[in-house]
Amino acid sequence: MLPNIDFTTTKAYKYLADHYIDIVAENLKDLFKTDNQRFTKFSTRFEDILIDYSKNRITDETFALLMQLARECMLKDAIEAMFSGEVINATEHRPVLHIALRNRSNKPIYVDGKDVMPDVNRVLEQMKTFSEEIISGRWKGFTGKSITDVVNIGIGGSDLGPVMVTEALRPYKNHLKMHFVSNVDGTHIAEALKEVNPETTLFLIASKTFTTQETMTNAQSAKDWLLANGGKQEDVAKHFVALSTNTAGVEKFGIDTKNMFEFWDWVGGRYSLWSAIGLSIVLSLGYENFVELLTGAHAYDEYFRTTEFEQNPSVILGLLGIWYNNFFESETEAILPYDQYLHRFAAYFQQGDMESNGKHIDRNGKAVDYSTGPIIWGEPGTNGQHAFYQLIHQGTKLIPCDFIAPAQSHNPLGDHHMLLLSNYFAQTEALMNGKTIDEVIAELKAAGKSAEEIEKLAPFKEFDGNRPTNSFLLKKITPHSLGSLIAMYEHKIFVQGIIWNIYSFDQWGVELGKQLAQKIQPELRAEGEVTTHDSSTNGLINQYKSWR
Ligand SMILES: O=P(O)(O)OC[C@H]1O[C@](O)(CO)[C@@H](O)[C@@H]1O
Repeated sequence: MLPNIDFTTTKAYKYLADHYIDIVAENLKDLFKTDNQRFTKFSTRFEDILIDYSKNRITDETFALLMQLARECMLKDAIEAMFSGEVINATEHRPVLHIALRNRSNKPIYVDGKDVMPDVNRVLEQMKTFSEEIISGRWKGFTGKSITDVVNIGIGGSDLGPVMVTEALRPYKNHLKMHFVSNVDGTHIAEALKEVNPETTLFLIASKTFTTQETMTNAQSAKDWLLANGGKQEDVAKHFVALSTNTAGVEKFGIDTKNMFEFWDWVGGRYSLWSAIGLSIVLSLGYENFVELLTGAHAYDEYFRTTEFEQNPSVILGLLGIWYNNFFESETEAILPYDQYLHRFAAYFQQGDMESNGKHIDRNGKAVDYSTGPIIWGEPGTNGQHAFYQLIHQGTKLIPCDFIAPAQSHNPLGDHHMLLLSNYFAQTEALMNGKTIDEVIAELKAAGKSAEEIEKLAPFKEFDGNRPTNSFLLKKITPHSLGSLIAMYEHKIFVQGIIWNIYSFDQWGVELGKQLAQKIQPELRAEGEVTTHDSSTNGLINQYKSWR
């Protein structure tokens, strides 16, 4: 059982609310001036990942109160409940065990009295054998040629994780060309099919439920394409495999279940890259690298489970997020990787975070009267700098930002990495320090501007600063360190869900739109005017029908 505590009724919350009034008047810059131990105190490490959270609007007192909040909300018990396989996804009656998928210790983890590890290891072995067949070229398509291209068809968690990881770890990839199709927009599959040859293409149909409309529609189109381009029904087995929990659904679609890679309902979609859904990762990077990814995540899981809150990155990051979300009333958080290979990292955690904690009903089934999950967004630096950083630096909103960078580049080309990292360091410094009006005036004077020009221009060039950031500095992005980093963020989301007293592992909010789309489909198929909706929806549908 998860604890069930309204965090706004805790002592720590009340102290934090009072303390906020003092802190809001404090300037980060001054906090650094008065404490030369600030970096040492407010930074932590996990293996080769340094997490510097000293540029946050906190003092020793804030930190202590946030830790007290976690204790009053019984976070430790909640962590144990997850790791020991309790049914913490109560609305779907499921345990939450993505940690079992990467449990390299192999210590038993029980669901309904049965150790899940033998099944986890069996599927990993199946993925290993299969990937070796494909990568080595021994697996042949319907004309006897080896596979050159892999198309993963999936959406949400069955797409975002595999895309993010295969992109992040491109330096480790082999000769196989990867394609990812998610959108039900026919353009997505049509464009992918233009790039591949039916004789040498393997389709992975990735769907936990094997009922998702987008995925099933794309999978059917891919199968039709194979059959229309020389393949026969009996060739489907050579070109289609399924990654799913739904054996009956896989059979019904026409994929032989010996070509099915199984996982289980205790794996949430947005936490599934560690499962059979990660087959595209295995095919792209090889099994050993996938195991390294799992190993990095597992090492972090153990650390998260056993480390005191004060040194625990996910606990600290989660609580800092709560500090901004619930006291400073920040609505968003930006994830800004200074690594081109991490260009889908923010998109991945958009689902990870917003599908997990975008809830307003608490664990008692009652509407909350406090703010929960933030809006997550971001793009790689330095592209973001030339797009939206203006608002982060000088806008009216407080946007806590995570800056992520590797010290070593996979492409040490001339000065590129040094230039990239100079920006990474400069941005958090600039966001913290800002630029005072006096500094602006001095600069303008030095540039020879007239007094009149200075008076006019100065306010626009002032930066308030005092804008909070976390810096993640990794030695290098490797399968191991990436695994740890992903796990760190996953557990941060978990910590926040516990404090907000919501269920982080269901996703009922995506259902309503799906249901209505199903209702609209026959109306779009039929001829004639639609009158069953509000005037806006009717108007839009009828315009569409007259234009199509
Ligand atoms: O893997 P499936 O079952 O096709 O689901 C895909 C995605 O759809 C959702 O259920 C809802 O968007 C996600 O949680 C999930 O990742």
